[in-house]
Amino acid sequence: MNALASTNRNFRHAARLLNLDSKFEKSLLMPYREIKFECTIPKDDGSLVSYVGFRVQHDNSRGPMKGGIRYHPKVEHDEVNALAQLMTWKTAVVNVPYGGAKGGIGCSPKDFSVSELERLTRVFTQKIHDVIGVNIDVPAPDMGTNAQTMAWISDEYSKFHGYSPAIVTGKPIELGGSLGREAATGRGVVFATEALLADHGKSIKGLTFVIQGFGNVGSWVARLIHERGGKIIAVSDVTGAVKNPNGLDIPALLEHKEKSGSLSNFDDGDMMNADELLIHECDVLVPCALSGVLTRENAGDVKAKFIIEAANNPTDPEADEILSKKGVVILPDIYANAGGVTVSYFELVQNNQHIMWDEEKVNAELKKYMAGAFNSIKSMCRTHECNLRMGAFTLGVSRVAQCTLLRGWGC
Ligand SMILES: NC(=O)C1=CN([C@@H]2O[C@H](COP(=O)(O)OP(=O)(O)OC[C@H]3O[C@@H](n4cnc5c(N)ncnc54)[C@H](O)[C@@H]3O)[C@@H](O)[C@H]2O)C=CC1
Ligand SMILES: O=C(O)CCC(=O)C(=O)O
Repeated sequence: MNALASTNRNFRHAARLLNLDSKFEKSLLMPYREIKFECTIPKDDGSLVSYVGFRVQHDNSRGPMKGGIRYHPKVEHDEVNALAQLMTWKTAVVNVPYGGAKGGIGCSPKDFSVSELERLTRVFTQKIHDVIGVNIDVPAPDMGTNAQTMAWISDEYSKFHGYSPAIVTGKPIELGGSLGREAATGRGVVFATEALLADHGKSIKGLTFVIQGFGNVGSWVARLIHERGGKIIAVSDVTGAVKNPNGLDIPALLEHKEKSGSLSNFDDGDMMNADELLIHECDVLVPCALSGVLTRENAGDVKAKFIIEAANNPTDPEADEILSKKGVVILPDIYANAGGVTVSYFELVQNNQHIMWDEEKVNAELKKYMAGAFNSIKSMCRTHECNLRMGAFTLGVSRVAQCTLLRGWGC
């Protein structure tokens, strides 16, 4: 199912549980502003290439809009809209004072040199500089972008508006980034997993995990689960998938990936068919890559007992239904991966106060936010007799609805 149709469906289900008026429901769903533009740059050989860029600002009732910038060939209008909307509910679930936005360019970053990537990012920034701002919309990294991308955005934006490090989060530490932001999404996923497992009388130690995606989020999830004694028996990325029934040596796999750029030819594991990864026998499945990977075609074959949605929107609603009927417990994206935006908020707090927290404080605060949100979601589950996804959606949507009404925007 299309990402936007799937996100809208979840929102509407939550709106029904909350008994929202239908006109009000429609206005909460409608994005605040969508922009689509062309980004043209000269390649290193002098030839011109053009890509389509997007920034969708979904909602600002709870504060400036917030969300990542994605560079990926699949970036298109509906997906960016869906991701922007998910940011609105996510910031509300963890109760940070921000709204929701998302942006990106439909391109393949691995096909560019560093200087081409810099030119593309600067052109992208020129196209959005007049609609973002520290009190309007603050971008951050997502798939295919990183701290360096944020440094270029901040530098280009500063040419128009004066030195503005707080125009982005997830920037390099040297330029005002927060300690712990790079690991924050993965660390938040692990705190969320611990909260869920504790609720089921279990812990990470001794359970088997399968992880799809080994980039920023996936590699941090793997590292932290490994440190806690979880057994990671299969991992994949765009280069392939590797398994070891006795548990992969994650530090060695990280080193191998760093050196070779690929998961292939890892001595301590066997390559496997990447399509089979999601249906591999395990206790906990953690998708950390693309949207829409769990579908009605593969959901029936999933063997995991828990799914932790570290990626945004990895589960189609049809798959959600099939998995729920099988008794699989799904920890939804708008909670599970909210550690990144939570530490982005901490980064802005530090920027505003011109101070730097130590990493211990960042991680301890993150743990508090993730634990608090889990308890609030469970409370919504009890009130509305619903699963964790609807617990998170009703929590996020009700907080946004309340601020919308308080600000006098209700219809
Ligand atoms: N970076 C952040 O702070 C946050 C990221 N997320 C979400 O987490 C997910 C991953 O993001 P990042 O780790 O930042 O991106 P990344 O670009 O650092 O890594 C993406 C990973 O996915 C892999 N991948 C791509 N296509 C694949 C495929 N077909 N099969 C298996 N693996 C594939 C890549 O090889 C790479 O390992 C995305 O859904 C993103 O929206 C969510 C919240 C915050
Ligand atoms: O850190 C942020 O502002 C946003 C991170 C993000 O894009 C996400 O949570 O999906």
